[in-house]
Amino acid sequence: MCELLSHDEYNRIAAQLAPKSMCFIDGEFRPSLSGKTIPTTNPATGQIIAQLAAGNAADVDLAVSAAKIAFNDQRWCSLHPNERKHVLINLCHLVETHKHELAVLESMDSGKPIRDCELIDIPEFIHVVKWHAELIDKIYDQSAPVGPNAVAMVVREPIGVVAAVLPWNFPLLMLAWKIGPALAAGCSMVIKPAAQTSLTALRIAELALEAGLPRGILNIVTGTGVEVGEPLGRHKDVDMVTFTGSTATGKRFLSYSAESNLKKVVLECGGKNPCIVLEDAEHLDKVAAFAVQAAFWNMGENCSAGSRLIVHKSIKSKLLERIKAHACEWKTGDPLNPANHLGALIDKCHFAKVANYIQLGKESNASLIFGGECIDGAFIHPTIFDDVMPDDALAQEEIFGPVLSIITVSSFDEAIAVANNSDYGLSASVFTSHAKRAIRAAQSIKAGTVTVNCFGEGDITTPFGGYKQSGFGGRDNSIHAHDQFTELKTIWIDLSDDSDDSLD
Ligand SMILES: NC(=O)C1=CN([C@@H]2O[C@H](COP(=O)(O)OP(=O)(O)OC[C@H]3O[C@@H](n4cnc5c(N)ncnc54)[C@H](O)[C@@H]3O)[C@@H](O)[C@H]2O)C=CC1
Ligand code: BAL
Repeated sequence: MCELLSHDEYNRIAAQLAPKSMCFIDGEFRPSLSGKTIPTTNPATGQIIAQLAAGNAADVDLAVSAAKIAFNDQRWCSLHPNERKHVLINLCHLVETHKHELAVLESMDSGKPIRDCELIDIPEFIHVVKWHAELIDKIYDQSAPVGPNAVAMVVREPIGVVAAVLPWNFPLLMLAWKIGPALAAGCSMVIKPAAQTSLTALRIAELALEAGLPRGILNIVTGTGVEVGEPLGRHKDVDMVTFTGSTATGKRFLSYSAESNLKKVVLECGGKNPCIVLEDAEHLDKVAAFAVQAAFWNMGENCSAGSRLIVHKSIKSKLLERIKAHACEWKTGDPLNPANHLGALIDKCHFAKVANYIQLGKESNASLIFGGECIDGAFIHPTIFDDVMPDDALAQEEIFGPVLSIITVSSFDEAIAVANNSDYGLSASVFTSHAKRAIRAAQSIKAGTVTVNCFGEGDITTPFGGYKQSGFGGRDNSIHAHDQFTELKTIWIDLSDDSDDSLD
């Protein structure tokens, strides 16, 4: 378990950072071909941290070409599985060695609280990449039951050049969710980090080269969605896109694919996730702690945030008192202060979006019962609205901020109906002391993950992804993630007596 340093020590590390900010292509940092840059700022202070290379279609061409050459000459996928495993494990050791530097960089670039970067994002990055690395020499292919006159092998082959288009809310962790299984499968990659949060991905690419990853296997093109994301989505030499971000942008990748080379597209998109508390829920204080974590962790900038609390009327007031007590403990402020649980929202534009929802709630029939303060264009305190109606914007739209909407229900069936009244279906939680109701609820809720008497996303062993408009085409995490990045091939060998005996 990582120990937190002091606020002063984090400030000292921050002052010494000199982040790399150019594209990383074919093992080298390079300015964008146009020479243009875009600033990346610290959302907590507004200060510019670095000038990022503003990549465009020409840089994408260069990176995809490097990735394609590296894939075709098999410099990575043909290495012995044990060797590939060791390279990825070396990377994990290097991340461990540089964990404080990476945590500070992540916090400054994204506004995330340093305590989460140190205690969650970095250890999880290591855990995820290590898990997939360990899989490399433990996964077997299959043979089909085709009888004595043939052998039919069903083998996985790496899909080829993978473009990973990443969000800004978990820059390191989403990078791990994509590079862990894709590199384990033997693919080469072009990563497009979110323009707001590219710095840790660039540092990881540098560390990966040091760890022994051959050049050209992991390339990074920085820049905007339109200038870099779209050319990647439309590129004829990209075999697959794996995307995490908004549903609206996810849909664009389906069009890009249809209009180019029918590349495989896997989307992990938005959510408006219900947290149901039935009247028989026990240990309400624990339930409240989970509800607060679900709604406010990572400033609510989380696709699986439990942003709709659907609570039975008979226990609502008791539960809300406890929720408010827990929410008081979630301090908001300087992300580099390890005492704070909420840092800054990602940027001024997103801050304005969340602040608008809070204003909308204040002007609606809902009741603001906690928080509501929006400070300095950066910080928003945990905010709770009671008396929200299931069809209100607060209950339907992904706010992606620390805003919890309470919806009151009178029965189990009503709770399930409200939970399913959404275009999204990423995750859900149910709190009840009855096993039968827990299972019925888990079966009835249309979501990729349902947790019972807790909040979470499962772990690396369980698939993560959404139903409805929360996802498409595959799952992150678990062995299913590995499958995303492979093609299945059938190799059929005739063994019948009258067959050509050239195999003898
Ligand atoms: N599911 C999730 O984890 C996330 C959901 N969101 C949601 O999306 C909302 C908007 O945030 P954005 O940063 O605008 O998300 P976004 O979905 O637009 O951005 C995600 C990635 O897609 C890229 N991108 C953007 N436009 C593109 C385009 N036209 N073609 C190709 N690539 C493109 C971005 O540069 C970024 O790397 C948030 O308020 C939140 O509701 C945002 C980030 C993560
Ligand atoms: N919570 C992991 C996925 C995401 O929020 O983007």
